[in-house]
Amino acid sequence: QEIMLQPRPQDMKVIGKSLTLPEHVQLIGADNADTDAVNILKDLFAGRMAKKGFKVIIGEKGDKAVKKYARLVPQKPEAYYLSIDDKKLVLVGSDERGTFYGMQTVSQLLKEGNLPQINITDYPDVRYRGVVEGFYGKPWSYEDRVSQLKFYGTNKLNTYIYGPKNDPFHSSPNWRKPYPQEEAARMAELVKLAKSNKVDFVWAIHPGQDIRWNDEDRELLLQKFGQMYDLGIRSFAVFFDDISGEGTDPLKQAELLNYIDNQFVKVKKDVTPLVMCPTEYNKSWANLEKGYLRTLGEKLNPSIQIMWTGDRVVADIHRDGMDWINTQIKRPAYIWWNFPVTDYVRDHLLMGPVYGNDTDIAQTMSGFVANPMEHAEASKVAIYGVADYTWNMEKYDPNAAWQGSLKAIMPTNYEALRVFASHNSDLGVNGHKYRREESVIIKPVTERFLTAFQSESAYPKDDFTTLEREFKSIVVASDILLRSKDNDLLIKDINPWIKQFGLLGQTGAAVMDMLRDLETSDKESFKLDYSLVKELKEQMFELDATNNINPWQPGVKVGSLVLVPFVNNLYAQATERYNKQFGENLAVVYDYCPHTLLSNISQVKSLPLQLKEKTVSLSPSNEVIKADKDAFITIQLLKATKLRSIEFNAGKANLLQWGELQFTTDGENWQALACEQDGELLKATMGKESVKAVRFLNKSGVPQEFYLRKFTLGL
Ligand SMILES: C=CCNC1=N[C@@H]2[C@@H](O)[C@H](O)[C@@H](CO)O[C@@H]2S1
Repeated sequence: QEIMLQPRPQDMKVIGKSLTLPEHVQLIGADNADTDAVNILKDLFAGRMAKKGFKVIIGEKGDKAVKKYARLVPQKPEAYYLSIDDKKLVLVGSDERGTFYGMQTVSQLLKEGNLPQINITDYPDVRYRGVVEGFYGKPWSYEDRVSQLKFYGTNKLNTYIYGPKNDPFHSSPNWRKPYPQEEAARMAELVKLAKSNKVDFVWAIHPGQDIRWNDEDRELLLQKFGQMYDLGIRSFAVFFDDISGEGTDPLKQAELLNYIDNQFVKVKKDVTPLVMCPTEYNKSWANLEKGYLRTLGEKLNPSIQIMWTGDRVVADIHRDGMDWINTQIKRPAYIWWNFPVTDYVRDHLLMGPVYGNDTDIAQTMSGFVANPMEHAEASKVAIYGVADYTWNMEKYDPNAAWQGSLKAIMPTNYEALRVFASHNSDLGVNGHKYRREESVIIKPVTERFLTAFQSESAYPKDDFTTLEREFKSIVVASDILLRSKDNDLLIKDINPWIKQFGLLGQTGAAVMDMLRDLETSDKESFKLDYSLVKELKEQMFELDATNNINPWQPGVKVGSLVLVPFVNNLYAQATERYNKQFGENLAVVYDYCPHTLLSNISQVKSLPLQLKEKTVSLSPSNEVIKADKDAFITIQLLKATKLRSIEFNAGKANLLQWGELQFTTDGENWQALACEQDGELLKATMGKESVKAVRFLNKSGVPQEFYLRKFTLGL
């Protein structure tokens, strides 16, 4: 059968039938070849080493043992030539990584317990490939990172950038301080593990929010890099993203980076090229008149890599966008792809395929790293896809990679994970307007079924069966996953979502039963099934309200693009049908947020409103909000309501100097709200009027920058 390798090799030819593993293996060249590769080799052929036998010839170009094969290895970094026939296995790397990667391929080939006869010539399309732990929220644990680094070695990813926004020693103000002893020791262990998996551990610093452009801070930064170097770090990055104020000056940034490059990177000699993250890190924020990007492009030493998220903060990467940025910065951009990161949609999991990026742009970028979820194991689905995409871009197949990733992280309960992941891939309404496909197979069935049901025409019987089966398979998948031993870290981490998913399956199945009761005019059963659905929806609401609590997007959402709306609509319409058919009046429940967000700030206008038991909130944002003069953010209620509380937090203590909280009872006339401020939080003192809308207004007459930490109305 066809041999599937991850990532897909550039060129592979089967040259004979598979062989049984040779009894005796004779190693040739092992003492000069890459040590990590030889260690894997010795494990694979443990107990079969002998003076004479099936020859295994291994080495890097230039090693005597592989001299006669050297010309077969591509002249590219990390390339290898692998040939297996009935006499010998030959593995030649263009460098140590190449040999190591070739050995990863051998290890996959041997998984079936026999030895295929093949010729493989292979190399990566993109130079720097991997992950940037660059999200807001709970940083990954030590165990998470150990598992990640091994995963990168297996999947031929060579870069891990350490930059968790909430690590106080990475960002302001403690970027100037050394790590405490214990943390430093753990970091050093991770660096060692990265090295043995051929992964560059890039330590990033995020000084921009409070850096002073003076010698003292410059020396403190170099000192910190020196401390990290002493822990074994040999790759460094400087992030200037999501900051405001003095730190955003491109000339100062370039001077500092060139200084680090000349006084540290070039001096140490064994440090990889410096990476930086600009303040204008996507095209929608580029201010060409100010010339921020042009300044960096002109001033930064050519070897310094500049990161880029694409046309917007969260966006797929396309050829025209790459050509545009590369012209601005006078070098190939280093892509920071904001997927599967969920720090702006924390109630969702993104476990669908990696797709949407052009596949003819490998030569336009120097690197491509994915910014993952705080859920490390669940992020492996996307990371696996990125490994395949960046190694062999032209031949990348999103669905094949997606299925491969699920098998890799849960080999036994693959099918249950596939059901779960297929319905947990979209992120819901969000400020970046970035969406993903979800429930792709069943989506057309739900639409066709709902249309038929609404038009009172008989719905197709096999659609009914398809839907009923889907809901049952969801219940089964959830139960299997909860008990699975395949990947404890994963199941523990996404446990609330798996439980919620099971409830969704039960709810859907019960709604289908309601339809069957209508068909058979079984009033009593209908009322039972109706109550069951009501109860299950309350359980889902409660699980959502009591898990994954956080100040940004609290809760546990599953199947939010297709299945949840379908179940809710069908439930409501079946109840309406029942009431009409039997002259009853069971409550008809539609779930959606009846209130409206209005704003003239592009970064805000698409944010979702969060409706909870007693509050309606605007989903907070991580980045710096740029508000022109007369900018406003309004929460407009369905109908005028007496409010319990009004809270607003813009991350700025001087808020009332330029902004104002106002309310209206009629949607026309606005009046200022009396507020008290403790720290950065504004609290309005409540009057007795019924409020139709509340808005925050920039009335300073000049643009302002702030954070959107909280905007909540107590109902
Ligand atoms: C090229 C630099 C990108 N820097 C970024 N910093 C932020 C990241 O820390 C967030 O995780 C991400 C998603 O919310 O948005 C921007 S992307």
